[in-house]
Amino acid sequence: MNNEQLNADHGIAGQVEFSEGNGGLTMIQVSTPKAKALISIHAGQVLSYQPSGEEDILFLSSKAYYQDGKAIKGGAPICWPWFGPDPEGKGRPGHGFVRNRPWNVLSTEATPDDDIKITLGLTDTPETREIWPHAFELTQEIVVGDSLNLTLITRNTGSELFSITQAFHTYFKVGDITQTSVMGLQDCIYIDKVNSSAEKKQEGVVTIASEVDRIYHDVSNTMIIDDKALNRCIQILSQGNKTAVVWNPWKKISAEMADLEDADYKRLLCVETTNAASDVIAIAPGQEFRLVADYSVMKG
Ligand SMILES: O=P(O)(O)OC[C@H]1O[C@H](O)[C@H](O)[C@@H](O)[C@@H]1O
Repeated sequence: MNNEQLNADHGIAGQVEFSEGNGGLTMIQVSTPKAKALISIHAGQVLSYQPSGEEDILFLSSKAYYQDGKAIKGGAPICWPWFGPDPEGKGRPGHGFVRNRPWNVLSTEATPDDDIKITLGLTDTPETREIWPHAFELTQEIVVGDSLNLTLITRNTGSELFSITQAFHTYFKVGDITQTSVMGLQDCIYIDKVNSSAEKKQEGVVTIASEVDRIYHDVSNTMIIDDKALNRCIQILSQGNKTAVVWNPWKKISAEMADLEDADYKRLLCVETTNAASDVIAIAPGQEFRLVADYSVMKG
């Protein structure tokens, strides 16, 4: 569908506009008195969320790819129906197949609270069934207001049970990674992917001084990114997850990744609301599962 048609069907004057963005991809610009946001229909991905008077909370790489078949580096990518490498080792893409294809615009609305709600979706096709042989409806509700509220709803529309892992693989913008910490994971056991997946216990807050790639178990529903350089805290509230991932590529991987600047490791931190590792979600025919992440700024 072209942008003119999308604006006719789903545009909201002064608040929701569809236009051509990087790589010719359709972007949704959302503007409310409380915040602005930019959402890519490709990958169904929020790329920017800027509360009024604040800097963006999301990191978006200046070297990100904007093309069919590729993931966009930054914002809030959706990993689904698996998180991490192909769980069956069949060579299918890491983090699943919905972060590199166009989604459908299902609806847009101004809510009674003066927020903007955008609903995007994907359903199975012959092509997705070649990759993953299940019938599904995947819906993402994006509410832009005083917080950025994301809900990912997986419905099993087939006749057999299926299992998923998934993530809001969100890239947060930080002022200086060496002055940033994550609170809320104290005492959690984590899988340390940069140390042969050894299981360790988190002592105190998480700080970053080298490559970090961890899956935390049995997390609470509140995490806080304390960013001293930007003098702000980002609060992450979640529902539906027992795990969370913290990732920073540090120097070497940042330099090796073609879609990151060498120094980007200083400016980004992924704190991901996940169903990962043993946090596998089984969904029976006709049933649905909701994963929710809510991001807001608290001034430091
Ligand atoms: O570069 P991407 O495919 O987006 O993945 C970036 C990172 O995502 C997650 O956080 C994983 O835990 C990491 O192992 C992975 O390297």
